[in-house]
Amino acid sequence: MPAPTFTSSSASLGPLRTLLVDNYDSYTLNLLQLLVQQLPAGSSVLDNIIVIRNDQYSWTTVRDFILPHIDSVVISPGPGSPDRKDDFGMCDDLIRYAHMAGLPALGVCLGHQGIAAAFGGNVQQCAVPVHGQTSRVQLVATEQETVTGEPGLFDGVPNLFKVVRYHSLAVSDIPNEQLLVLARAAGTVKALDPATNQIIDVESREIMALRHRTQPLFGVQFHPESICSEYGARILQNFGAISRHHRNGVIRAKPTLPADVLSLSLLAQDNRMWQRHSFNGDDGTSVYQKVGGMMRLVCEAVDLSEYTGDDDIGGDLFGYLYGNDPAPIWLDSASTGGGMSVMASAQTTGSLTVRYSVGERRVKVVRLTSANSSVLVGDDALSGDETFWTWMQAIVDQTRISESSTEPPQCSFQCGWVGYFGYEMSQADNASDCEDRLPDAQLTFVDRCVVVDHKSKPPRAFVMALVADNYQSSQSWMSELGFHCPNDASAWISRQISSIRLWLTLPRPKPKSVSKAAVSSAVTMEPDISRDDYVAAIARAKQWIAQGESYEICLTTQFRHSGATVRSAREMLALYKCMRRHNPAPYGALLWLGDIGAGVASCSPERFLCTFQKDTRERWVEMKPIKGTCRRLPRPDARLCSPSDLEKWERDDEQRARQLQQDAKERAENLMIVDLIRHDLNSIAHNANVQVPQLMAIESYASVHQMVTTVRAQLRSSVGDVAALAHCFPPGSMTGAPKLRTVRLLKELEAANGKGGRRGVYSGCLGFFSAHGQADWSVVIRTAVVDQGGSRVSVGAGGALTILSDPSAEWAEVETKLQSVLPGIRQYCDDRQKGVFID
Ligand SMILES: C=C(O[C@@H]1C=C(C(=O)O)C=C[C@H]1O)C(=O)O
Ligand SMILES: NC(=O)CC[C@H](N)C(=O)O
Repeated sequence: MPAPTFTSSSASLGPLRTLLVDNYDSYTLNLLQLLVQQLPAGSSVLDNIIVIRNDQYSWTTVRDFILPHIDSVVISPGPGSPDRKDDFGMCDDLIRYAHMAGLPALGVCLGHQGIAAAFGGNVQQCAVPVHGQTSRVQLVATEQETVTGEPGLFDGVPNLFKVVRYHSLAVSDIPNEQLLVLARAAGTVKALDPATNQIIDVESREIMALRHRTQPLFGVQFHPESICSEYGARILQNFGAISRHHRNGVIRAKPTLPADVLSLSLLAQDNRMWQRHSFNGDDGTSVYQKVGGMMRLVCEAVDLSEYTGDDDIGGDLFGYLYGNDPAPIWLDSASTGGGMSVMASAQTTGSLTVRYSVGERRVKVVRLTSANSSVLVGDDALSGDETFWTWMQAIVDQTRISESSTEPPQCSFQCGWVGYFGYEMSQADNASDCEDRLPDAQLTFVDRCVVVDHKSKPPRAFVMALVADNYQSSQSWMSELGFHCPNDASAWISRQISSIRLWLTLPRPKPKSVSKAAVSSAVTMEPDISRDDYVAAIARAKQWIAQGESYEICLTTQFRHSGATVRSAREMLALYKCMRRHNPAPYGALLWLGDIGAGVASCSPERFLCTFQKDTRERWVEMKPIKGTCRRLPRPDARLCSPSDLEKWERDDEQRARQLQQDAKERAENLMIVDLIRHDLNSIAHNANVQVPQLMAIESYASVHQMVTTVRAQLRSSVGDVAALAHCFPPGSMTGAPKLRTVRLLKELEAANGKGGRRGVYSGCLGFFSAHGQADWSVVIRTAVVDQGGSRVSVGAGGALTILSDPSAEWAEVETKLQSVLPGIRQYCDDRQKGVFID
């Protein structure tokens, strides 16, 4: 085995060249973020750090082609066990090589366990698996005692510092002649007492860090890269100092990583793949010129201050303008969320809808022609490594606004693509039998719309349209998009403004108060996975967690009702109106596509991802994962109860919210997803600039309190809106962590009942790519999906499982989530039976 020669050299060797090995998706890029923080100012990630998967290249390629250029190795956490090649890939060879060559290596969690195993240490299931909990670390030896002159891994780190742990396995004993324990856990962690189903505190003394006695090989069982670990950056910095200390004696061919080695990095490969299919230049600048003219936005604002109705200005205006539209689109974020309502139709002359089903590798483009028919205008085959995501990015890039004829409106939607990506879009094939008729992804080009800006005072509406004069595109069907004559666009805007002005003057009847108790329908929804089977699946999931296969698993099922027929856009709107009345939510949405008799009515509280321009140069992305749910007590009717009853309700309700925020299990669930999302965002972040401005805040909705974290990142200039979404898809809050392994396990768990286990639109995302280059997408939860030609309504619900989960409490949580939409569906069924829809 070739090993580098050791001689002394005082030459300046430049920044450390680091190899980061990814054991599949387990927070790896958060380690990258810590490594990047140590690079000298001005040096780029892509030039100094290479990230490869543990099985991406053969061991001989890694050894002979990559390692001769590397100063320092970091081996990531991961699912599974270090003694299985499927889990650890070439990492065992790598550790042995590092030992022989004196190459500094740091193993984190699975990597740490692998170092112990390589020297004959014992790795086994620990008594108490710990996931997403903080624990104290006691430093038990100083490295200086063993290797003179070498900086210490814990230099500057105080004893009993706090770290986050995600593990079920632990190093139980080590060969003392080779390895040395540096740290152990101290204090207690939470565990579920199986006898009582109560969460109890138990002592934890597992080995938390070790090193090789003579070579610079280190392992940490905890996760220095977690957002809630203390001194993570310091530990990585110390490891950097150790690596530099050892590098001083080694002569390398060149101080920088050669281009052909850098090109092997996962990040470089991903960049190239997107660039190959994009319409952007290598430096991220637009090269739209090559396809001719772009879209031009025409927009006019209408003052709505004269509105005299109740405070549902969005609902009122939508009903008036689009209540009879055959293909309505309504993004209803009036309350919170984006603070705007987008109102449009999928059936205009400049609108087309693209549809994609996984496995087909063809994109169908249709024009809706009547209330229940459409014609195919494009059928595009994906080629090579092209995916629907890269295809869509290229289309979005070609339908951008290049100029506005008028002052651009202050709102995040300015026409563009609206639709959803279903959960199965993350999978290469979709083997499960597709019994619904909904495509896996569907996006409609909105060429004209009305946007109500609820945040402005007084409220305003923007009426806008896209003009595509002098427009050339790569696909013939694209020439149908938008208005082709500016006068037609202006005429449409004028007509729409006249309608709105007329609507403002209409006499408004007093809003009918609809008591929630009025719902009498006995509509029940049957779950695909019964309560008993769900509880059995939880037991199976917990076994996997105990074996180290996953840290958190978001198990879900679908509830179905086949009587709630929805046959038209009008009925779909009625269903959505019932749902929003009972459960108004920040990301309300309505889509109806009559040609396939399918629609989506969403009351989602969760933002998946939005992008925005911070200033002229910086684009940012924000995600707001929800983890942690508790039912609210029903609010007493103020007219029927005493003020003291109301005060008591307020106190109790607040108390529940506080309990949620302090609950160790819920916090752990939230933290695991936050760390996962930071990892996702690190794949698209500019210089690993990922931030968590708000951790575990409580947001309260009609029926539930939720715990929400905000994660933001500055986007690399070459990353488009579709690419950003694709890199973070499916939403981590709907999978659990680590994402890839857990998605695989979920497929097995959710398909176990023979019903295919397809999640469909549920668990995916719904939102828009605006033509001016912003995006906003919600997670599809608390949503009714109408399929099978309008004859079935499905609602998915689920929740995150951890080792601390109590099965009956988990099922209760599923029912709580279902309850946020069921009353609305019942109301709809009632109303439909009576033949009256209340507006
Ligand atoms: C799975 C659902 O919700 C997800 C799971 C949550 C949780 O485990 O607390 C909260 C919000 C969602 O991310 C659902 O609503 O069906
Ligand atoms: N986070 C990790 O790397 C986990 C390692 C191993 N799968 C365990 O559960 O112990």
